[in-house]
Amino acid sequence: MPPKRLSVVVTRRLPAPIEARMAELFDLRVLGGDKSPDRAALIEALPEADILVPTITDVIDAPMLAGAGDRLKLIANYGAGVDHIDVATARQRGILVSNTPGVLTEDTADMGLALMLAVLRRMTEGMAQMQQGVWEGWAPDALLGTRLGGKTLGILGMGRIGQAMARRARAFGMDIHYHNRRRLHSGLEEPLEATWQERLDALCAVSDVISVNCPHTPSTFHLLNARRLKLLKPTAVVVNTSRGEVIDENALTRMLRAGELAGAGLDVYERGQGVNPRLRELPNVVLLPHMGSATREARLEMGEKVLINMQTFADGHRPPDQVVPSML
Ligand SMILES: O=CC(=O)O
Repeated sequence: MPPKRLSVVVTRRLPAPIEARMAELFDLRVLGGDKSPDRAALIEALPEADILVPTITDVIDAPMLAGAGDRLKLIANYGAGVDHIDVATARQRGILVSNTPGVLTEDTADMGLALMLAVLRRMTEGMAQMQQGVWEGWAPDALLGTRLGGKTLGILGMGRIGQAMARRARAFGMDIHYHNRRRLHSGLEEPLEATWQERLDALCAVSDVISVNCPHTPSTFHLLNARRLKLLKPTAVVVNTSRGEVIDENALTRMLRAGELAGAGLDVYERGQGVNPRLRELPNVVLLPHMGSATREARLEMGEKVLINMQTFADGHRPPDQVVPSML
């Protein structure tokens, strides 16, 4: 008898070639369509799953894991961030968690740079003039923005994406400062000519642009709180392609509205809050719908990573991209 195939629940549609390969390798059930399934549907399906493949829009918390019973052994997340999964509870219950790091690094950094350029060079304001047909022609003082070259980019979280952001910003002539729990070793720091700021407060004080590139964990929640946002220069711009929760979004909104910061480029928002309508009204704020990793290439490669994690696990080994609570 061939060995029994593992049963896999995928929460929502993934790229077609990825789903097709999963269906060849496993007993596959795709729960939702273009959206995450409701919580009740996921709770009902979980006891039948050996492997769950959620995306970052599914909340896999302790009560959900408790309801899963004993069968579930791997949560192979389609996405790099795992702040929607209670990784510590999963570990206590003997459930492995894996993610998809690396393959979305460059694309997310591209988007960080795009946001920085868009805000500093007032691109969306220019675009609005063209779309509304109100452009009155070139003028010496029209839509003056800020030059990137010579400015200081402060990177909060110098992991893969932070470093990719730093490489790009160097090419634009920016100085790189960063705050990380640990200083990069010199082989990484020197080519970027990056300056480590041991204290986040100091990073805030020197940055012309501050870019959030750390994951959201209990210890990074609201790292950029009202007090730290006030340490930024009034001419500073905030960019976030990581998770909304790292910034106190209400405090950021208040300061932007009061003109205490020059602008913001945001791809992510605090979960559950939706996009603050008061942010939408501001011309110096560029808002994107969480699309940092949204390239066809990255989304396929994320699926390939999920497949590798699942198959390695099915073969009796640890998934290569296992996430453990101490990493967070
Ligand atoms: O934000 C995107 C991801 O975590 O994959």
